[in-house]
Amino acid sequence: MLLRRRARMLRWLVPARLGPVWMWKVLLLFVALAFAGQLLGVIFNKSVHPVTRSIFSSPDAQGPSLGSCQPHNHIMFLKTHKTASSTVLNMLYRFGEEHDLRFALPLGYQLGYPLPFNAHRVKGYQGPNAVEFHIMGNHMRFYKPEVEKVMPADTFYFSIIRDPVALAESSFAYYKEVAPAFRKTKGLGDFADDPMKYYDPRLRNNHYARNLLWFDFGMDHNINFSVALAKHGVAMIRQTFKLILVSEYFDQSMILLRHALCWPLDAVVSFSLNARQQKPSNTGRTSGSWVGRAADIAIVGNKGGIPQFKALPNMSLTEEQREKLRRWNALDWYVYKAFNQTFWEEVTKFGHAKMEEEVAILRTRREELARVCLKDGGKPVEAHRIRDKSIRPFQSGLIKILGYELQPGLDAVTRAACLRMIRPEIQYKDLLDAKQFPRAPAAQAQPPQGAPEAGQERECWGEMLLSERCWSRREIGTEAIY
Ligand SMILES: Nc1ncnc2c1ncn2[C@@H]1O[C@H](COP(=O)(O)OS(=O)(=O)O)[C@@H](OP(=O)(O)O)[C@H]1O
Repeated sequence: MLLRRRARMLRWLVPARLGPVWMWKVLLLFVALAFAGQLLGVIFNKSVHPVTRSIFSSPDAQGPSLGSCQPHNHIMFLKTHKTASSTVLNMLYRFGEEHDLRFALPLGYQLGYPLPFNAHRVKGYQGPNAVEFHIMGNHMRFYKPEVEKVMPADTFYFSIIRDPVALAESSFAYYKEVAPAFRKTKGLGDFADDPMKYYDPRLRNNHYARNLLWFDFGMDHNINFSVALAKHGVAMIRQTFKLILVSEYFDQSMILLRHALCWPLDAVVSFSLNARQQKPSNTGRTSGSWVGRAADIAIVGNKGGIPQFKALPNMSLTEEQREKLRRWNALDWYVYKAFNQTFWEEVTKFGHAKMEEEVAILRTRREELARVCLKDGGKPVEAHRIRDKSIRPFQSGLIKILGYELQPGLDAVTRAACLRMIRPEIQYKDLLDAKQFPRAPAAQAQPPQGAPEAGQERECWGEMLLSERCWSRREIGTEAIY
């Protein structure tokens, strides 16, 4: 009786206070539709969302005005070894990919290195001027007459150098097992004390141990030093290369490069690639490394479930040993000093105040992109910690080469742009190769066939002595012995 009276009261109340029933039905229908929309959004991920504005399309991506210049798109970058050149190449890859430019890619992974460059090492090369190539930037030993067969006459040539002591440290860590002169030593200090004890100029891969810059620029790195000779080498480089960047001043280098190429700011914003995990040296310096400390030993294998250890090479150097390394690499040291001076003359021409301002903008932008793109604020991580195997960097020797992890949950446009910035060189080359030569399928964005995964690479060293990359054994047979 009481219930019936309450129900009657409710029937009277609802239409009067909360509106007619049809209105409730319409409202319910809307709620159901909205819910279904959300559900579909989750199922199909971002595809049903309207495309969100990516950070890469914000006005900050352009950077300070460049005036009325036209972007360069015929570019040759001499990728010198252990100078931050992979970070630079990544920018070229990104710019070329975004603008549909054609790369002069190697048949394998390097343009015939360490042999002097030959045009036939370029995939798709069909004779002088037969194909328009826009960008060339993989490792090569420079040889101008052959490069000119591939690249158009209005090509902008540039390269990058690094302090020979820092370069020697990086080269020693990376090529310890590859260069016979390094292999025999206990540590870099030991090598610096008496290089001639270990160095035989006739042995393959020993160029990594002496005047590596001079060698990459195509000159004889074993020739006795004289000022006249060094001056001549510098003049030769100047004749061709319109800009020589300096690794120690990477950000200032990027500003000069951006203005020389007339590129937007984002094109020269990068995350450092190919960094090595290392211990600070006993001078208290860390060779320009910002990464964490490595253990003194590395796990090199596993026998019957027992991990096998090997001591990491001793990298510490006294000031005296640093000086000895400068003398040992006297040609490189001369080149470094000469182009360091030229670099700062260029900065003066550009304007120091303007440079400071633009460097600050570049750094802010890099921090912003790191926050958006990278996990843990952009801290580089060891390869085996990177879940996505396709973006693990190649490992060399006992030291660890670090990479990055992407921030989860990025929208598709942002994710693709972030991924470009951290994709390692080898994988990026494969991707571009597959795009440029669609009928010859290459493993897209994955280590090439036969390439070791991070951690397995040491198995290769025994059999790989023709060139530096383990999987360049693919090239064995086509590449003459150096
Ligand atoms: N942005 C930036 N600024 C300064 N230094 C940088 C930068 N990016 C990479 N690096 C350092 O460059 C070293 C790797 O050089 P490469 O990429 O030329 O090496 S390689 O020849 O392609 O193997 C390697 O040096 P080491 O860590 O001393 O070995 C990198 O840490």
